[in-house]
Amino acid sequence: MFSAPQTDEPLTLRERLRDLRATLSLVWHASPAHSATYVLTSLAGSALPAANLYVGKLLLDEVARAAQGTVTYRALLTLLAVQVSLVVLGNLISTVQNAAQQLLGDSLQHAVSRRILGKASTLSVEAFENADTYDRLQQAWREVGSRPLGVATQLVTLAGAVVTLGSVGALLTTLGPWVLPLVILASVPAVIVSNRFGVEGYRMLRRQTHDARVQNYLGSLLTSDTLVKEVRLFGFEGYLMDRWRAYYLGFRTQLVTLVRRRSAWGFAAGLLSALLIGLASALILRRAASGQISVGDFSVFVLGITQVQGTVSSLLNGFSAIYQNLLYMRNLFAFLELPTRDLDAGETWQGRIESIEFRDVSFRYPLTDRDVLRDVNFTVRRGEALALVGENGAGKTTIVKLLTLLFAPTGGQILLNGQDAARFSPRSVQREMSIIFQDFGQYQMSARDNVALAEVGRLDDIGGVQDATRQAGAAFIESLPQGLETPLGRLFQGGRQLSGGQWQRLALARLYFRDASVLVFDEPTAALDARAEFDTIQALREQTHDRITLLISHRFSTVRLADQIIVLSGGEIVEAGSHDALLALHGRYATLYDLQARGYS
Ligand SMILES: Nc1ncnc2c1ncn2[C@@H]1O[C@H](COP(=O)(O)OP(=O)(O)OP(=O)(O)O)[C@@H](O)[C@H]1O
Repeated sequence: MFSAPQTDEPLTLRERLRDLRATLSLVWHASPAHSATYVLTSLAGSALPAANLYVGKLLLDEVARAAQGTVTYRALLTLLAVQVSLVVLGNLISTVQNAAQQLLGDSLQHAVSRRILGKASTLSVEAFENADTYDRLQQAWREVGSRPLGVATQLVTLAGAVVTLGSVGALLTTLGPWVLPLVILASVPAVIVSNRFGVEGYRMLRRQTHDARVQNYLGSLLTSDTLVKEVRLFGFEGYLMDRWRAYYLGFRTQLVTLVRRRSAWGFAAGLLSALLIGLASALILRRAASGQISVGDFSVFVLGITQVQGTVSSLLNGFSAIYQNLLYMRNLFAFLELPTRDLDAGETWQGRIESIEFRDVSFRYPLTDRDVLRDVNFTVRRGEALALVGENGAGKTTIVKLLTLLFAPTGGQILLNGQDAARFSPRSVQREMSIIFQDFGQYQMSARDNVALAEVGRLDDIGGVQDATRQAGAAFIESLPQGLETPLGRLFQGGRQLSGGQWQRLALARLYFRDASVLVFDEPTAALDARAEFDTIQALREQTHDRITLLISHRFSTVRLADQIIVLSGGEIVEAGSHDALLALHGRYATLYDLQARGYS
């Protein structure tokens, strides 16, 4: 039922480096000042552990010598002062570093979100109907807050770890050449295990993306305010819960397998590491027993082990974290690199649209193998109303998508005033069109916004909004507590919920608000009562005398008002003509009309 999730091909080193460069450039451009502060404070902070170890060692050795009476109190105090200064410096550095990281993270999240939203707003309607693109968009959007900053901080941590390891390692090397290699070796197994399972965990999540989206959707059905009535009445909560849980159980099985394997390997790695540290300690103690190292030296060894282990692990984990974050970034870049349809490409359409002609138009949705429209021919001129009728799935809405240039035909031509529509920029043509879709938007904004969104350049045109609401029979809006400024919908506090019919009238007002030469009504009266339908159609007739009107409706009382009626079946035109001519044909239209007329009587 659902398409397969994205495949995860491994990245080549070149691709990874390219993505790394692109990520760093993204981070840097998000906030150069905070990036620089973060890098400098991180590197400075990385040198502090070695300095602390060294001063601690000096202090311990001096204390030991003091026991023999060769050191003054003053000398000890001086060392203490140095140690305290290091602590204060460390605090200062980490305070600045944290602040810089937080602000950088915020700027970065904003910058990446803007790019994702910017991209999403240039993607074609087609792209949104593709499950793969939609998965990518969702994933990019979900992880925008953590991943890009993750790459940057991990990279800086990596550089810092090199500084720490170099400086602490130099101190440890003074205790014997084998100390550092043994301690480093002891840190490696645990890190390898954690890296390997980190990548596996990421792959698991990625494989689950698609199913997780389905699971989320099922959950959203149970928590939706608009669907609760239907869900309660039909009582399919249990079914939804079962399906939701089935997905969870699938994920759970995969997680259990992963956790079991990771735990077993983790335990083995810990054991190996303890053995190696034990060996290093025994060797140091042998030197201590023969009086070759001081108390201070021993403290460097004991504290140094923890430092080196922590650093090696953050070094190796850093690589794997960067790798994982880069997998995400690839996903983000792949989304940002998706081809977009430049809605402004082509000649700019000027003036009114006087005629629209479909010439042998065929259409097939991307990634499908069936033409949903075949050889569709019709012409409609200014002042005429064309109605499309046909059973569900006949292709009516698809014709609207083509006519409004949301999609391009896969065969044939659409001519506007006799010129090929493909020559013109879709946006410039769309400016001459206004539409009410079957699934029109119910924007959880003010009533005024709901109308004026049709032409955002005229958001303040209160008179225009009032005219449009009156034409659409939506004048009830003005009697709401805050008039046109009343917030609508129940998503946000203080919002006023409207009925289905009221929302539809508002959508009609939106259609009228735009001064367009083509008006498209896709099931405009579905949610309206008979009286409202009559008023709407009256208004429509007044409104449309000098425009092109396209009307999709299952109500013949509406359809019969059109000058030309096209009957579609299975993507083809089977009958066309005026209401009277089609009745006289005694064909499919006449049959459907009779059927509905009988239903009404
Ligand atoms: N995005 C899509 N991808 C693939 N096929 C689609 C898509 N949208 C619609 N279709 C298919 O195209 C055909 C025509 O659909 P269309 O929405 O144009 O029908 P319609 O006549 O408007 O139906 P209704 O009266 O139910 O609104 C249907 O078979 C439908 O399954």
